[in-house]
Amino acid sequence: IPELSNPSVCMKDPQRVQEILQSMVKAGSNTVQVITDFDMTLTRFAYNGKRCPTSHNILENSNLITSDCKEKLTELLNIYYPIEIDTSRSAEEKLPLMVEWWTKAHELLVEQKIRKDLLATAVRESDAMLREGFKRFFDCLNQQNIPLLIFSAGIGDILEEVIRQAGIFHRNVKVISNYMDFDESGVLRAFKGELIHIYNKREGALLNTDHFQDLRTRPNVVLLGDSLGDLHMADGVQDLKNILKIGFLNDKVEDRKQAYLDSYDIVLAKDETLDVPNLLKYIS
Ligand SMILES: Nc1ccn([C@@H]2O[C@H](COP(=O)(O)O)[C@@H](O)[C@H]2O)c(=O)n1
Repeated sequence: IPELSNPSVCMKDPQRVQEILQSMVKAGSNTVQVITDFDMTLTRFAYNGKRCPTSHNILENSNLITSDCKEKLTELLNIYYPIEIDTSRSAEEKLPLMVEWWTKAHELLVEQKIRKDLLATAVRESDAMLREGFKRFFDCLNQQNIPLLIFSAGIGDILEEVIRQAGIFHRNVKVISNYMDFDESGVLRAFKGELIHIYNKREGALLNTDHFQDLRTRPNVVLLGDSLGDLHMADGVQDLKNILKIGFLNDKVEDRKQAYLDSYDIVLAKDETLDVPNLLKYIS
């Protein structure tokens, strides 16, 4: 698999990766499901040296938000993002702080009385960027009828719009995320259901047992993520046989490399493409 020789690829146990892939190829594409994170996994982390927006940022940077609110949201980002990627703090320590970030940001967004019918324009006018090779990735999975679950702590309405506008919201795609709740006149009044943040994807997975029950004949999983919390996205998979975990290491590479190598089978350091996930084409 030539993609595994890319300079961005790091593996603690290449032999194990080979074995997992061989086992999946042997079992065939009808035994495979893909579970992926969205922000900074399907979307780019940076372009021309500038950070690309997350689904939250797409909304936060849009003209649907007042400048005063933008300022407050940026303050939150400056406080909490360094905590999110801080290797000196444990997940247990970070968890309540992440809940605090998401909760405060969602409260601010709700105060903005955002209109549902303006979301598509906000996405169209944004700097949202999917990773290079995204079309091949989505189209290949669709052609092979491989289910693709996008499991995101971002904003579902926004990320759906990103993939709809990119022409890749195929029928094999399902999304679990934070969805906005609009009142009868189409104005944002709350966020629906249980909050999903980067450290409770296990709980989110276990709440969606029906999805994983429907896919119980697909015990081979390819998981794509960019945080250690994403490793729990497959916790609801039934009768799991093989899992190939591919992790994008976008930021603080040297500080976090060892932890990622210990957790993900393939680590992609500062790789803005989906070239390696596109190795799925070999599982036909
Ligand atoms: N107010 C917020 C809260 C979170 N983020 C970022 O979103 C990412 C979560 O989405 P996934 O698709 O990766 O699950 C997370 O990494 C946060 O940095 C944000 O931008 N604004």
